[in-house]
Amino acid sequence: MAKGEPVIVVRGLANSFGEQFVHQDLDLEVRRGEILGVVGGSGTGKSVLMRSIIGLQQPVAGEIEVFGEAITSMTAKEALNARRRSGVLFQGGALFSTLTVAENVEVPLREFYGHLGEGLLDEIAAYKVAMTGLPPEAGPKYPSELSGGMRKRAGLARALALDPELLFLDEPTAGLDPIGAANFDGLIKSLKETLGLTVFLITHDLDTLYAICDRIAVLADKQVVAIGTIPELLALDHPWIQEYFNGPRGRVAADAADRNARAQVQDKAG
Ligand SMILES: Nc1ncnc2c1ncn2[C@@H]1O[C@H](COP(=O)(O)OP(=O)(O)OP(=O)(O)O)[C@@H](O)[C@H]1O
Repeated sequence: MAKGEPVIVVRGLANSFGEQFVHQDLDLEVRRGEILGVVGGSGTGKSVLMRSIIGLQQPVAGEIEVFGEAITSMTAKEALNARRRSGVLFQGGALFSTLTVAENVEVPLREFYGHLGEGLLDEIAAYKVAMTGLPPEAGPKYPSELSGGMRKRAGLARALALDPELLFLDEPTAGLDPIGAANFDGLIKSLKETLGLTVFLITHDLDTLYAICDRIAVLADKQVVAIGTIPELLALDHPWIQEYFNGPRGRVAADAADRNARAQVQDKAG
């Protein structure tokens, strides 16, 4: 698959819980090699959308293709293969509290590559831990012994365990201080570039959108009401989009992004 081709295609998706429809006739395409930011007010169905795409939520209507295969009609073998090609960082990290960081990273490794033997599994886990910027001492620690930012990195190490092509992140910077959040953004961007990842990133963090997202999908009224770059979204007169990007926080984030871009140009020139 070439860069820019769709890796995820969602058509006519509907999800409901009893009488309550969260999505209706929702369409979305995620292109290979992009970081797609997914935004929307609380309860607009961002996490449910992610869960549908990774096969944890059974839609009531619509089609979802991942890597060109319809997920609803996949054989068990195809579903396993698709799962191997995707990594997920759930809100809060969702680490197993009774396992160390290294053991958490080894959970998916054991499932798919259990035959590799203890020594090699430990080495791969240590490599994944290092990849996310954690010190080696973090490997034998339990999640409760880590800071919130370190737990996110540990969750990311587990999401990267199987060398995925597609990474799902649900509010990765929530609860981090601004410096920790900016560092995490930088980590995601550099991993995306080094590993050639496609990233589906749910966030409320405007700084993240400006700093690392190639395009942004906006969820409202049970659908993706707009998708595009920030300038493309700003040109639309959708009230939520205008309020979100042009409200006080949106403006602060835009100014900060502007200052960063100017500083980078000066750094390069100097
Ligand atoms: N398992 C479930 N059972 C019943 N309702 C659910 C379930 N999961 C989600 N919902 C409902 O679906 C809607 C969308 O939830 P979702 O978690 O996807 O929102 P979100 O956009 O990710 O919100 P937030 O930004 O607050 O995390 C909400 O009204 C929620 O209550």
